[in-house]
Amino acid sequence: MTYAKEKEVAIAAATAAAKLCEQVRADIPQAIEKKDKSPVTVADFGAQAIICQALAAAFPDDPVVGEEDAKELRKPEMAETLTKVTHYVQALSPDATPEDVTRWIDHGNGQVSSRYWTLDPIDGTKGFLRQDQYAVALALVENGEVKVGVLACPAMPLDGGQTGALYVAVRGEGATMVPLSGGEPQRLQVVMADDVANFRFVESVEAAHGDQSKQNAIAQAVGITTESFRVDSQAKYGIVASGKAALYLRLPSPKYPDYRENIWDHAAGAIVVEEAGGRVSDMYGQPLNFAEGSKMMNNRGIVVSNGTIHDQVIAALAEN
Ligand SMILES: Nc1ncnc2c1ncn2[C@@H]1O[C@H](COP(=O)(O)O)[C@@H](OP(=O)(O)O)[C@H]1O
Ligand SMILES: [Mg+2]
Ligand SMILES: [Mg+2]
Ligand SMILES: [Mg+2]
Repeated sequence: MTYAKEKEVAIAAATAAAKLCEQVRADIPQAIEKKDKSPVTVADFGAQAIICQALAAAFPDDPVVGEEDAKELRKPEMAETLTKVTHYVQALSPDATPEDVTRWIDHGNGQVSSRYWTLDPIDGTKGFLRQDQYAVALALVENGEVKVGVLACPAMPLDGGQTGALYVAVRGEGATMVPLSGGEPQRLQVVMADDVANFRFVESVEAAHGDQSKQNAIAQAVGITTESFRVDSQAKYGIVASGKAALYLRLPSPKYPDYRENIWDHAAGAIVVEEAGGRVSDMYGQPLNFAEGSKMMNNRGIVVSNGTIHDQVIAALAEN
């Protein structure tokens, strides 16, 4: 098996980070506003610290391109917040000091290179704050191709009543889902065209993260007549990979026409769907570019599908 160590380390780190997030969530998290006005919580910082610590120990030469950094957290007025983050990190890593925590977080300030990890410690922070879906997303990229992806979705309801899913994919080896609480990995397969009940589409809960009216029009144009299923975070990729939806559309919001997608918002999810038999591209059918930088400057919009309807979706987008 290729990437066996990468897979093992990524699973252990994402699972530990998911535990930290669930601990914070149980304590009613508060949002801190970032410079771009988006929210961040002690769980985003704590999860990035835990995962970067694990990656730095196992793969010291690999850069990590993570969403968060510790610049604000190091400011004296943030001391109380840093103490809280350290407290949650210590539940998993008892000897951690505040200095360790900020250093581990800043290990995630790496650059895209020929081999790097990309990390979203909490994708869907707004969902996390609403007690809805969120994901811990970690991926290994080599020469612009995602090779390993791990998505922990602690709030995902599973068939059988449990909660919490871990989606794992290695390039060429398929995708699996294992309950976060443990169990047998189940192989993932995207939905077939005759599975009418699951032939739905997913989109963001946050209207500002897409173009819901156009997303609905395109879904209708390819024959999806049921209402959209709104879910936060890369949990949407897990849902498509599990065959519980045929399509995930994320079209540029008319409010933010210059927005470019971040690599950490898509890398882990994309390999999970592709290895489950699906397809991922931008709205023009172009592959997502994970080789240039943290923002995908040459891609616009995201189309994720079960594969069979992909060309039809791209054609509908070209016409609308
Ligand atoms: N105008 C915009 N268009 C698309 N995505 C946006 C956006 N503004 C923020 N985002 C991204 O949307 C992600 C959440 O996705 P979703 O809407 O699918 O839950 C955020 O990740 P974080 O929550 O990690 O910050 C953020 O990176
Ligand atoms: Mg964010
Ligand atoms: Mg994100
Ligand atoms: Mg995030």
